[in-house]
Amino acid sequence: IMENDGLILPKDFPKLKNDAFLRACHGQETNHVPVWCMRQAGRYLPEFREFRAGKDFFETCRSPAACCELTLQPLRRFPFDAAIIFSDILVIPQAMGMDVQMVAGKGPTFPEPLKEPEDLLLLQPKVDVNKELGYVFKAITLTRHKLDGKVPLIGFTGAPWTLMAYMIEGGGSTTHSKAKRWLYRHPEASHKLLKMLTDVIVEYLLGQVAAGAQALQVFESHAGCLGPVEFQEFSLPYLRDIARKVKDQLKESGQDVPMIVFAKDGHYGLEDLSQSHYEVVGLDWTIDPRSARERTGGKVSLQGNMDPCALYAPKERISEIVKKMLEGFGTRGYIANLGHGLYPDMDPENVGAFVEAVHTHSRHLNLK
Ligand SMILES: Cc1c2[nH]c(c1CCC(=O)O)Cc1[nH]c(c(CCC(=O)O)c1C)Cc1[nH]c(c(CCC(=O)O)c1C)Cc1[nH]c(c(CCC(=O)O)c1C)C2
Repeated sequence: IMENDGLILPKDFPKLKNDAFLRACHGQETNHVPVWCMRQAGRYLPEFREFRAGKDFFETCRSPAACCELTLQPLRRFPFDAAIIFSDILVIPQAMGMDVQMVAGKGPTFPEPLKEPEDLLLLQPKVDVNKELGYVFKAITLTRHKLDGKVPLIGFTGAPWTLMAYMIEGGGSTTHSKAKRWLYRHPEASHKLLKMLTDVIVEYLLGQVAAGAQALQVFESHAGCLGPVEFQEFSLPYLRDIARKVKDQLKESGQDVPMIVFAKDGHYGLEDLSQSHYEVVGLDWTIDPRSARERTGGKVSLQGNMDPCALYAPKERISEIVKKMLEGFGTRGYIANLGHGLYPDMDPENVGAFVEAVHTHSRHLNLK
């Protein structure tokens, strides 16, 4: 590892040994279907709970060594084909000047959420991502070295609408009515905020790639509370902008980093998402694999989409569900995952059974 003044530099990374995930992103052939899980670094792992015990969540996010350790934990247990950097989507509102705290039993909380359009003036208009989010970049660089080329490292961000929703709701919500009120009552201010977020997100993703991220996932976790019309106006254009701008910049430096868009419960937008400059479209479990393939016309790779709750089933049943899923998606241009993140009460053994089922069944299907 190159060290300079205690800094670990984003160069001379170890050679990648398992490129199945990156090949699948590009629709290329692989021996087995690659698999990873959203929230694979999380509370379902006893070692995660032990490491996080007594530490503030966002303090942990600001420690590159802690993020590196938490990212690597699941890979010591399971042969996942990709790692995702431990962080959170809410580091962006923090970088824009908002206070966000992780409240035990409640989740992320903004003591002073945005209430009216004039509150936009309280946000940092120009964010220096190296200064405000440099700790994420350092975590990525360190983790890329420590991964030792085992699997690729995924960087990520929240999408503009999802971040806007948190900034106005002040935390999780079932209706998102405060944030949606802005869309109907303050459309101009909504676009202003979405544009501000897009600008920061583009710089943030480029910084992650410069630091060593080998793929990028954009989480539009709150697509489901929009309808097709609002999605077209307030989510899709910004998702497209992000991919286009990041790719244009990367092309200039000759880099090719696959991008994944995951719009949870956004099935109404599947055709559009498959034509929005992302190599991969992530799917939740409400979409049938075959119809997802038909609707995206082979234009993109697909990622997903087992119901996380299927991990409560016995191992033999998990294996059957995985087999059906693989037969539905096919083994080419496909990355197995859950339709959303793992829950804290899930049994790590069943996560292992899921990973093994993907590898075993896909190798078998590829030999047919
Ligand atoms: C493990 C974890 C994280 N965030 C939170 C936790 C649980 C709290 C803890 O450990 O103390 C709080 C944490 N952070 C957030 C929530 C959801 C709050 C809510 O809406 O109710 C919670 C409980 C916000 C958040 N944060 C994230 C999303 C998008 C994905 C999704 O849709 O779930 C969202 C919506 C992204 C995220 N968050 C995290 C990762 C790490 C990498 C991995 O997946 O292993 C990632 C990718 C890490």
